[in-house]
Amino acid sequence: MLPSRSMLNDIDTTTQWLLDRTRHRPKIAIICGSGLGQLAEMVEEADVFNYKDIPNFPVTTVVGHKGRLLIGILNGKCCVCMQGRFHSYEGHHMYKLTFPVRVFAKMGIKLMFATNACGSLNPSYNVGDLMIMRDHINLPGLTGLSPLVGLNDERFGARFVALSTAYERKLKTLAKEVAKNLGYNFIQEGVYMMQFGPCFETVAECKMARTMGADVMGMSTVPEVTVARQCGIRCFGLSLVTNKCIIDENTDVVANHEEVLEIGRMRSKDTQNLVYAMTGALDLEEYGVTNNNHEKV
Ligand SMILES: O=P(O)(O)O[C@@H]1C[C@H](O)[C@@H](CO)O1
Ligand SMILES: Nc1nc2[nH]cnc2c(=O)[nH]1
Repeated sequence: MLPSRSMLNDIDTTTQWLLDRTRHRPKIAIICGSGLGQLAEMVEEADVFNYKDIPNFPVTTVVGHKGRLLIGILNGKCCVCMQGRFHSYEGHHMYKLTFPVRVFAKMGIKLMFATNACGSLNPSYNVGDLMIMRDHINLPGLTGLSPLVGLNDERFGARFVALSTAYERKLKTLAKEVAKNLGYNFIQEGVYMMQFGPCFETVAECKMARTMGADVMGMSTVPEVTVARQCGIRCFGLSLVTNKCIIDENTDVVANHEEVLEIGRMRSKDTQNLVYAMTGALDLEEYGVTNNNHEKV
């Protein structure tokens, strides 16, 4: 289903519904990937909304994605945090699964941190590594599945969106500095390839992805970043390597979601600490936030 004019109007309805129910005025959005939802528990003074209660919001169906929106304070900065995201393989149209990002844009969000779980293709990566997303390859997008297909509402941005600057350079640098200060020796920087899912890759697909320049494979983040960039939101992507993609036809080892969640739990604290420290270190004025009030005036 392509977006209609009335679906675009839903964005205004949902934004107003949320703003009427929270005193906070967030400038940063955080999206928690599979097994990484604990990050949301760090948000203080939070107003909490179940997705099922928010008008026009989709609902999550994947284990490890709680389905709550929290609006509050993270290390001194006002944030909105999605404790659980939507995936195209759940049956959501790309437009619908990125609906929250457009709502965030209307709320005044300037920065978005998207986290995800992924499988690694790069042989030098280890399970438990955190990869700063240098860039992405949008496999569904290259084959015609983009959240920007259909009616374009110029209120959100241009018809043709440049993605060569999808991931903000300053945020990648900040992440590396913060990780160094935290003493992390499990940081990588690389390219994330999104495939539609829900199947994990075949051996041949992994080999193709590696040849194409991907370091890791995942099933999310790219649609959200695409929409965020159209709306002028600066993006940071963080991938947790939860498993190695299988590049050997002669092994019986297979990828599975339980392992993804388990590694997510294992690296939960480290991921939280990185995002928490980055948020605290951000100078929001650099991102066009002149009024850093947390609350509505
Ligand atoms: O929401 P993310 O991208 O973290 O979820 C990954 C991709 C699949 O949804 C799931 C596979 O285990 O984890
Ligand atoms: N596509 C994909 N997504 C993942 N999410 C967590 N692990 C994987 C994986 O191996 N492949």
